[in-house]
Amino acid sequence: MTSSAPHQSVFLRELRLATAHNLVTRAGGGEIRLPTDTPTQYLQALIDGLCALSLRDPLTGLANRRHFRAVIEREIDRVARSGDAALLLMLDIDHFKQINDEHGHIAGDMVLQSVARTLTQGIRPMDTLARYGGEEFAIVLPVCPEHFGYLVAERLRQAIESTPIHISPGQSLNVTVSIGGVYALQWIRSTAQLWTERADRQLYLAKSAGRNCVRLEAPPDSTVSAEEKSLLFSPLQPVPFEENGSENNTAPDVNIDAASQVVTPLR
Ligand SMILES: Nc1nc2c(ncn2[C@@H]2O[C@H](COP(=O)(O)OP(=O)(O)OP(=O)(O)O)[C@@H](O)[C@H]2O)c(=O)[nH]1
Repeated sequence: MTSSAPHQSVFLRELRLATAHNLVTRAGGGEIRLPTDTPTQYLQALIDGLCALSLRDPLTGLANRRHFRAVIEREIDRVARSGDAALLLMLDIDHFKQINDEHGHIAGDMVLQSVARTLTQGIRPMDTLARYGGEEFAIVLPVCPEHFGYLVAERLRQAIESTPIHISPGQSLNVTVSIGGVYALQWIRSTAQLWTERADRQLYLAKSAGRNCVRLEAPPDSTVSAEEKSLLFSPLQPVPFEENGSENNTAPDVNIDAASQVVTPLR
């Protein structure tokens, strides 16, 4: 979202510890108490609170984009080592601009909060849900067997579609989402950018197909034999040179289906 808020300067000399204290203690809507037994204990709790806040989207309380990025980078690393199936879903509320235009920005914010709640209820504690952009959400689902991917995405789509959102006394709305998803490439160390770009492509296809639907890329064919896996995980050996100077390259051929993926042997 492009913000139209006027530029505000921060006057460092006017910032007080009380500003940080109020931010942390009122973050969840209620009042959180910080320990005041010793100054060190108080400051540590305050810093912990600020760190936690820096990872969250203030409107929905979900992980923010920066935190999500770190989560998927860790997940890519894990998948490259374990070969587990991990799914990335990108979800976008359909015709959200129309909701803002017809019912106002505050109602739009209530829709975002309600969608966040519904999605939170539909995933496992081990999954990470983030507000990825204005009206876009993202979920990473570690250890999600391939036959579950579509079921999970479809269940989330239906949950959103069937949950009425109360925006004022006596007035509620129903919204829909389009969902795109892709599995991480197993045994291959890819990048967060490539993974999200592939998911975004599927989301675009879901929007183009008429919205309120799920598009999942077929799981990538990154079959690696047992022998190749052992080579991927063994320490790198120096490549011997033959008498005639040519390299005796014994590296395995790894079958990679997706374009422009980089295969790096894992130490
Ligand atoms: N209320 C509210 N609106 C937001 C926020 N962030 C982004 N938006 C609005 O989200 C809308 C996104 O509109 P578009 O990108 O045109 O998408 P859309 O109308 O959902 O259309 P499709 O995605 O094609 O179905 C814009 O009107 C933004 O102003 C927010 O935090 N609160």
